[in-house]
Amino acid sequence: MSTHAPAPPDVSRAAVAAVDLVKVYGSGDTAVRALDGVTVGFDRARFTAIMGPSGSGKSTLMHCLAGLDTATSGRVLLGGAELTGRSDRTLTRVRRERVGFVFQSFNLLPQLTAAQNITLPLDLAGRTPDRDLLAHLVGVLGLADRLGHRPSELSGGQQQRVALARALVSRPEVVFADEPTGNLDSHSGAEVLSFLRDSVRDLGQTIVMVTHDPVAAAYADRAVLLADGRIAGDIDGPDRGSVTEALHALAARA
Ligand SMILES: Nc1ncnc2c1ncn2[C@@H]1O[C@H](COP(=O)(O)OP(=O)(O)OP(=O)(O)O)[C@@H](O)[C@H]1O
Repeated sequence: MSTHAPAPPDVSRAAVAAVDLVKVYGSGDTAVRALDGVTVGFDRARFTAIMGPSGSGKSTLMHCLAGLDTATSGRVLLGGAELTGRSDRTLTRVRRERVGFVFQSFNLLPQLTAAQNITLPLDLAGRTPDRDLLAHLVGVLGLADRLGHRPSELSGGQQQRVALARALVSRPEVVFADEPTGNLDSHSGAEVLSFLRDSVRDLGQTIVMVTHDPVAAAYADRAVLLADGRIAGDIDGPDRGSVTEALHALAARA
């Protein structure tokens, strides 16, 4: 049996990676170390779930990886390029042009139609949508007869499918999904997760999803487990069946 520590991830080749990432909220007695030296890489064209108990740092890690928040120390690399230390303006451009987001609460603009919501990030960036990809996404997501509707005229599942089309239509380097099924019934949730999994297979999309739900994580290729702001496990490929067990063990320790 080898006694060597596992090899560090090849973060320079990853779609997105963190190196020794630390995030401290507040200061003095009330300081919270939400991330405590996280090094992890997320491979291209794979679907990875970030799991862990409440307060373990999942959202903080995702926000730092996506340029929504800045870390206290450590590095974030997107497509091998440093995100650390970039200006707010650059981070805004990165978020608009290089990553896609899917949130628990859909985050659609209420005054825009589904079609306008889908193309909004591209419109803001002055880019023209890839018509073939747009038609593919609208078809696969079953939105063809809903494109003229506003979010208030759509079900939760339909709203999240609009958000998925919006996230993928720009061919982002990474789609970040934060509890994307948290507000959905189990049927709509399964549709969303199947779509995410299929988009990895059919479009080569890279997906990083935060979830506390082992059922959702079972759709992913890999599950990274966080506890107390540290990587507490990394379950890949054939071992995925043990995600539930590992999460329960973590929850018992927390
Ligand atoms: N803006 C903030 N100010 C102070 N502390 C924060 C802030 N955001 C998060 N924290 C703290 O950082 C730690 C990690 O929070 P985070 O939201 O990343 O965890 P999580 O695993 O995503 O939790 P949950 O599953 O409940 O959403 C927690 O202790 C939390 O209270």
